[in-house]
Amino acid sequence: MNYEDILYDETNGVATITINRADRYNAFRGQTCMELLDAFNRAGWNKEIGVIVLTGAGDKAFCTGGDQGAHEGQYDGRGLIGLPVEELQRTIREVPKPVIARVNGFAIGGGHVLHVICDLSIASETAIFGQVGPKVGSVDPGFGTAYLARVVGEKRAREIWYLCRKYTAQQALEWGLVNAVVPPEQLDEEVQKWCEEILEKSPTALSIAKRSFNADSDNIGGIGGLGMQALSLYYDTEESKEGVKAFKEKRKPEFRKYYK
Ligand SMILES: CC(C)(COP(=O)(O)OP(=O)(O)OC[C@H]1O[C@@H](n2cnc3c(N)ncnc32)[C@H](O)[C@@H]1OP(=O)(O)O)[C@@H](O)C(=O)NCCC(=O)NCCSC(=O)c1cc(O)c2ccccc2c1O
Repeated sequence: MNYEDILYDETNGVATITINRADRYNAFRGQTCMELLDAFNRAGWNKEIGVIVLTGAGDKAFCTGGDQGAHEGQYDGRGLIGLPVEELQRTIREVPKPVIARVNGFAIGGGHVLHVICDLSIASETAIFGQVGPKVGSVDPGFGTAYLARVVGEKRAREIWYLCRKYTAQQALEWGLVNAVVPPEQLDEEVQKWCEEILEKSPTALSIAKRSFNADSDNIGGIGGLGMQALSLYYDTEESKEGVKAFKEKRKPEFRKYYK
């Protein structure tokens, strides 16, 4: 597959997948998700690769979720909601090797979910974290909500989703949402260090450990699939479309007008 929206690199056992849409704050459209799926499968099942790094191009954003310019209601690609996000999240969990999120800027919305489901997250001091779904007429009905609660606890996960605030890298570290925070100029060195430590370990033991961690939360995937059906119906409502419209028009949404 030729990549248009991502970059793919393999160096010394490390596969680096970069969302290359810096002008869109590395937001994903259908095409981006398809390419990410291809890249994760390519790296995930290649025995020469011991660890996968997911990141975003530039220094502004890791990923800001669904591209709000690519939809009004449903998105433009494959899958229930026009984005194979569900499949992508499942694939990141299923590839039998550690995936590290190199969080170099905003990790927002579906982009925040991506870092949450990665095995490890290493962030720049300048990174900003948060969910925006209820502010823009969306929600992640699977791993983005239920699994987040496993990571930071129910109260904090509910705060993150209900209030849609932004959190600093330091706050994320205190909440156990990331593994390490370093100055931006040390981010690559730190990620490399973690990769090298992982590469020294038994790949089979790591793969069993990953599957074993996953086993405890895999049921969330099933619930998420069900929720995705509801999300698909929600995207067709005026209430949801108001969120996208308001974001594009840079104004506050008026959701309650449509909640009858
Ligand atoms: C990321 C921000 C917090 C940055 O705010 P700031 O004030 O610094 O900058 P701007 O808001 O002016 O943004 C700069 C520039 O980037 C464009 N941009 C940013 N994000 C996106 C985006 N996601 N899509 C398209 N474009 C984006 C913005 O328009 C500006 O461009 P200009 O040309 O005007 O300069 C802030 O931008 C922000 O909060 N962004 C919102 C992000 C957002 O709405 N994300 C989508 C959430 S929904 C989602 O991700 C999602 C969708 C699904 O369908 C799912 C389905 C199933 C599971 C999960 C799903 C999911 O999570």
